[in-house]
Amino acid sequence: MNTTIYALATAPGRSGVAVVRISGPGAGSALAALTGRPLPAPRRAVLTKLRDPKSGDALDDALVLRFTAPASFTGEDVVELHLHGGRAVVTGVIEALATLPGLRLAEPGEFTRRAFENGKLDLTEAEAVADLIDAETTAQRRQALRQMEGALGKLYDGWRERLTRALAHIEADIDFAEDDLPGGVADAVRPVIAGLAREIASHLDDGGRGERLREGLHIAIVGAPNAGKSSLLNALARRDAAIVSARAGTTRDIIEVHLDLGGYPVVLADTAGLREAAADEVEEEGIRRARDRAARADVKVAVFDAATLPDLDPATLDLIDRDTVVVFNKTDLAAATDLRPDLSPILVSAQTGDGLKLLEEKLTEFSADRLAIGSAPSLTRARHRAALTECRESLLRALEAPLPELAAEDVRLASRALGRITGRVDVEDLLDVIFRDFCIGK
Ligand SMILES: Nc1nc2c(ncn2[C@@H]2O[C@H](COP(=O)(O)OP(=O)(O)OP(=O)(O)O)[C@@H](O)[C@H]2O)c(=O)[nH]1
Ligand SMILES: [K+]
Ligand SMILES: [Mg+2]
Repeated sequence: MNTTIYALATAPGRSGVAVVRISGPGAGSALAALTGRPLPAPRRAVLTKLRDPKSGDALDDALVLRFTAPASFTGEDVVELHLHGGRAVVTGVIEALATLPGLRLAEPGEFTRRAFENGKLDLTEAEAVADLIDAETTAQRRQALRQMEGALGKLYDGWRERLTRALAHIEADIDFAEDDLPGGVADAVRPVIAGLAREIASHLDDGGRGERLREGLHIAIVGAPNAGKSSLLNALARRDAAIVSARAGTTRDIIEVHLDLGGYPVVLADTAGLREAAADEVEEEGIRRARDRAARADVKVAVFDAATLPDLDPATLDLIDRDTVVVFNKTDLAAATDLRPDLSPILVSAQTGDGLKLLEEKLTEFSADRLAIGSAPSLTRARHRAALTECRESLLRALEAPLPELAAEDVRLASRALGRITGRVDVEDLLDVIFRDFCIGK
């Protein structure tokens, strides 16, 4: 039998209300020990005094709520203690729980893990719980909610069902065929497998938008020294995140700020100015990192100093591609209108704020284009991508298999790969990795 676990479910620190969650067979008796009274009816909030069971010391006047197995988040008996969120109150209750036999502090993600183990959630839904807690923007919240409601799990389970049927077909062929077995997969099953392989391919070929939406779109600001990259970063972040100075070669390390652009999460990075003659090995390393970041970014903002027009820094020009927004900065110093229309530059002044709104709109447009999710549930994790890739490869092998027995084995492998995503098959080794990323109390 499972132990009974408890943890503070809300953020640590002072707060109006703090919730301590208890889950397991001993949840009810733990509540009784704290209140010294009979248990309240399930799903009815009751205001009651909590006392230290040993000393009788009053701990709090709390709103308590209990759920009985299996009708709870974890599928076990659950008690929630809604406490006044003072540190001494929370510590007192946690310490009192620690003295009760059979209870222990929960590990990170353990409540959600139990929900998974009790069949309340599949793995994609459990992962979505973590994503929802981490969601910082509207688009991230939408994606996490959709996944938590089971959209992704249903899609994968549906595919798995189709494979199970295909497999039954192939196995029937093997069992009932005369001695002269037909080579490979029977014609009736072939289109099913080929069709699914195609669907998986197009699901995989989404430009990684679901994964990016979880992580944030990476935008790198690049340009020559003193073009005003750090000034631009600060203006977009609305705070002094990066050092600005008139000295060329100020920025060396990558400075990152997180932005919410129209509901889309963005990681905006300031980088060292690009130039041949670095002042020292530190700047040289900075430039190497800048180039590396530019190469890995989803979108680049190439900044040019409007005062040096029509000459444009060649190293920066070199980096421009279809994922680049070109910016002419310092337009307060020099008008840059009508120059280089081929680059469709956005004219800004990081100093006066001119044109920044336009730049924000442009970047939001780029983000929406790369992150917006359609009505179909999107792939959100590298773990899912790896399993789907494996599934598809197995299906393609099945189509080529010279014998139905071999095809059956490949379809079985494909089905297992799908099952691992939702947690229907051999995931024991994966669980620690997945739930480790949760915080305690979730
Ligand atoms: N007039 C004017 N000056 C600006 C503008 N943007 C930046 N500057 C100035 O240009 C200088 C360089 O700005 P930074 O933001 O440090 O430039 P950077 O591109 O980050 O420079 P490095 O980190 O050295 O590559 C500073 O003196 C800024 O105050 C602008 O829009 N107008
Ligand atoms: K500078
Ligand atoms: Mg800088």
